[in-house]
Amino acid sequence: MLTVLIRKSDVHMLMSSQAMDGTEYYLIFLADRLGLGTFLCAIVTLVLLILWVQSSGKNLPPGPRPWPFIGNTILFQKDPDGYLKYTNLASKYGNIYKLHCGFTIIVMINGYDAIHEAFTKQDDVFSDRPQLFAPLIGVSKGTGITYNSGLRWKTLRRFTLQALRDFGVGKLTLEERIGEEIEVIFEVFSKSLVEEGIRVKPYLLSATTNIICSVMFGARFDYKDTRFTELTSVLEEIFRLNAPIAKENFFPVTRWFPSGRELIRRRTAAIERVKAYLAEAIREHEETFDHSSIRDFIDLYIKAKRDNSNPEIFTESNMYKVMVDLFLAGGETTGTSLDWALLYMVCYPNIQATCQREIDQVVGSSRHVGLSDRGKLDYVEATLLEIQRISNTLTFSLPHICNKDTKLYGYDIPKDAIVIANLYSAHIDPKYWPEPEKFRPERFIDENGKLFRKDGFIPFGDGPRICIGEPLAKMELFLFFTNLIQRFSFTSVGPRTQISTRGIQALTLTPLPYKLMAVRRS
Ligand code: HEM
Repeated sequence: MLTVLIRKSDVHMLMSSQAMDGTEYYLIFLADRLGLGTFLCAIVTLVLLILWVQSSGKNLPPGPRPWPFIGNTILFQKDPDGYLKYTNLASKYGNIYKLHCGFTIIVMINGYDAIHEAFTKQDDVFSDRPQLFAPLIGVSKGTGITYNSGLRWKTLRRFTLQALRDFGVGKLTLEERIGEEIEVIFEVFSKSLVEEGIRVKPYLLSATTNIICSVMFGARFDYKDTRFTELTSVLEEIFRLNAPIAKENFFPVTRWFPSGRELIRRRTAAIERVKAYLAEAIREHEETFDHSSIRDFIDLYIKAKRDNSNPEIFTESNMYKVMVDLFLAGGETTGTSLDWALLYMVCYPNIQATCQREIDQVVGSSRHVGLSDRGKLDYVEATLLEIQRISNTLTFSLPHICNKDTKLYGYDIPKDAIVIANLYSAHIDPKYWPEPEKFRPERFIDENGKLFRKDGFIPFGDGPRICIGEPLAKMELFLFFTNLIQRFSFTSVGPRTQISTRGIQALTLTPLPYKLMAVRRS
């Protein structure tokens, strides 16, 4: 410890900052006359000092050199090729590398083995979520599933998993609910003028969001219903403003900048609109609740609340947040995955034809494909897995946080470092996927022609934070995909060579907007 005695009248300003290990550093500005240059030098010195103390005596992962104060923030700017940029850094620094964002260390984990080591083998250390500023604007901290940790997260996660498994419970089974949406898409295709082509993504997004509505409210909406269009547009706004690596998360001062204030204003307003919307549905359910006839997710939650087994967890604010979590995580991801699936069929007509042949042989054309056909359509299922592997709707996991100092592959990972898995890197890992850039469903077929599940395949994440919607998403992908290609063949509007399978990085990785022709099969 260094002690310096200074006259109080000489102190002009006192700045303090806290490093990740909790140590507080004080910077004392001694005189008015020192000027801006000295002020900036002092800030740079403080930052370098903190970075030096953070890394001294530790074997932190390597990474690009951080700039004073801003660290590697420049790398985090919006970039449609962002996932390639982060993957290229792994070629340079290795599968585990670090970036700095202000005083926060972000550890990027690449390749299946390293991701599995952290998220599954060391799950007790790497399964919590950071309390980031932007994704929590307008909601209470420590609510819901996605940005929650500890007992509340575990209880709500278990409850929701069970609830998703239970549907079933209401008037219609989940399969029937999905069937209703497929019928709507059939109608859209049937009415569209084949030669002009159709952009399917908006319909797919409406369909997948509507399925969440069915699970939540026990009711679906017409796609043009203004209550539904209002809900989807406000959810889209919240989804866009979630921003796990927004500067406002790491540089509190930027929350006062016009852009920060605008983020807060828009996100708060959007959350308020969703809450008002959900409040109406919850009120109606409370009034008509019948213990012996559980209709949907809201009813199940009301039941858990009234049973009073866990009053501090089954609260109103958790109810809103879990519902928002499911809407945000479940609509866009599944809709985008389906958009990728149809795009790949347009680009690979031979594979589409092989899938159709299998469906024709196993199911025929006189009835729809159902869940009971799963397990009999190996090539179709392999195609769906390969679409997920190669398209990577979610290129990264959500942010995790390291809850104590630990070691990963010999590197020191400090407590409170944010940890993100590069899922895309796992799916191009040549150890698991020879010629990973090639679209080849046969990878998932064994020598007996049977489907087999391979290690290294983690589109839904890995470990205790694995997506809770995985079974629902897989059911939707299977039913939509099989029923659509059973009825229609999908081709490009112009020359096929002009269609690209390159993804654009936003929160999900999405195809460039494209139109397809849906030709009815006889
Ligand atoms: C093809 C569609 C989907 C994909 C690719 C996908 C993928 C993922 C991934 C990669 C994560 C993050 C895992 C991590 O942070 O380590 C996640 C989390 C999550 N997903 Fe999904 N998901 C999909 C559909 C769904 C659906 C349909 C729902 C709900 C109905 C859902 C609900 C959630 C929730 C609540 C979380 C947070 C889990 C937690 O923090 O414990 N997802 N998903």
